[in-house]
Amino acid sequence: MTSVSSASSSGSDDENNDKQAASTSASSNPFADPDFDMSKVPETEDIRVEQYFSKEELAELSKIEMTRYRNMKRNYDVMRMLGLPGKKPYFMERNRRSLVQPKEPPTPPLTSSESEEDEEWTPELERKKNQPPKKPWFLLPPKKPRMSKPKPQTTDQHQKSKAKKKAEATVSKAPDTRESDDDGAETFLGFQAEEVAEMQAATAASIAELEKKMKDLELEIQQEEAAGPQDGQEEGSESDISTDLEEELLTTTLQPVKQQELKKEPVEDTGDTRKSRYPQRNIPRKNYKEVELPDDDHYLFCEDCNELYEGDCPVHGPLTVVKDKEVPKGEPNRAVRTLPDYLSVCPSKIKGAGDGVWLDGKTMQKNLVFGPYDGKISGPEIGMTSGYAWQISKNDKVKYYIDATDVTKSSWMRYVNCARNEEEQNLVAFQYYRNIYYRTYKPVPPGTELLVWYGNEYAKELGISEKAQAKQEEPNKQSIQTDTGAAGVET
Ligand SMILES: C[S@@+](CC[C@H](N)C(=O)[O-])C[C@H]1O[C@@H](n2cnc3c(N)ncnc32)[C@H](O)[C@@H]1O
Repeated sequence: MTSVSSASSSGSDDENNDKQAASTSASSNPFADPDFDMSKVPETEDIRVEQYFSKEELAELSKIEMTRYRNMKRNYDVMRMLGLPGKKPYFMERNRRSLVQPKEPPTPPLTSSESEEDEEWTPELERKKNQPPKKPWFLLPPKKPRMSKPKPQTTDQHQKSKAKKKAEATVSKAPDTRESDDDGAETFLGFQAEEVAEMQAATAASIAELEKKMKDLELEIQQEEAAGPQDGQEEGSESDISTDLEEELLTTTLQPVKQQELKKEPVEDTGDTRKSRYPQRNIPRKNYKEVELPDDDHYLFCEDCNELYEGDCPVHGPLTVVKDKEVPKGEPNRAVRTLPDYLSVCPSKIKGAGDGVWLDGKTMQKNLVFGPYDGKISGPEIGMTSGYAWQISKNDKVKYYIDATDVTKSSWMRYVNCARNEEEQNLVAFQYYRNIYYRTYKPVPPGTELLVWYGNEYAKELGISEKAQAKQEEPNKQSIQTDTGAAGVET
């Protein structure tokens, strides 16, 4: 404001020109009026602001704050007198919020991740959900992990197993550790963006660590294989793999992080995706040392790119891993107690299938990863007959099985049943660094049973129709054409 007065009192040629120009436009711009009378503006201490505050607010205001508010009002009044647009100070707004903190803390605002989660419910998404899938069954892998089919049971065994499952199912409903909002609405997992970023970094770090560990373990397995079966050991039997190694394999996993509804910001595409994109076999090379082919199961499928990548997708970033509840091995009913939030074990919707895993709470987004499938490393005798074992393969050969028969040593994933058709399947299984993971490949609404594809052989065993199987196989063929030679990644 002082600049207005000083401009009016100056006498240089330039200033006089300015003054003239200001005079001609004074009607449209009073700020340029050199005759504006500052004496009309009251001094700060004469400005009244009390009327804008409640009694409670006035009681809390310090002298300095009052002066600040007076100054703000004074500046605003002057701007108005000059006919200039000025933003009304917030405290002068009629329907503003109280500046005094209420005694009861207000309901915390939704975190960004929860807001994103709410997106699941928009009509737009609902509409999208009801549209036929754009890429039906592309999820099936070129080579896929297989759940080993169960051996036929005697009536006695069947009854025993039924009773056992019933007992386990009862326990599953016991502890409920879910989070709940103040208003009673359940949140899936409310993480802030920074936390999510941290968790992603942790996942990336553990993948690197995992890669290294798996290389060592591979070497060890190769050495064992080269040495042949030891005294008293049958090739392919459970004792085939040393206890130490077994322990290590079971603990060598992606370090899962508990997170959800991660909005993946696309990173800048440097056009360098071929570095990690499959298959690298197409890259011309002069000799075999130039390109070292990584292991079969070091690839992850990115649904958004519809591509396999060695490790994380360079465009869409790491997959989101949902952590199991931590329960020590050997604890009774460990399997059901490892259920992550919002999942429970209840009778399956599939007649005669026993129990299954259900989602309650809120919609789960696609691309959430569960696992690894926990269990005992077994040879074919157990692996091929238990009904709870996934095959772990390398270069097309079954190396061993992860058997989840024992509920004290396995995780909740043992309860996931086999889908009977495309519509009801919501998980795909994939092998990654000798472990089996399940991934949601479409949003899963609450009140849905989680269902995965076990593989054709097992499905046949379960009486799943040829037609459903054929449907499942179609994209597999496509995959084979596009990803020649890829192995063991998605199912
Ligand atoms: C890995 S277990 C799944 C959990 C099992 N439902 C339970 O209660 O323990 C595999 C077994 O579940 C049953 N099952 C899974 N999917 C099925 C399906 N689509 N139809 C019939 N039975 C199924 C079969 O008995 C199969 O051997």
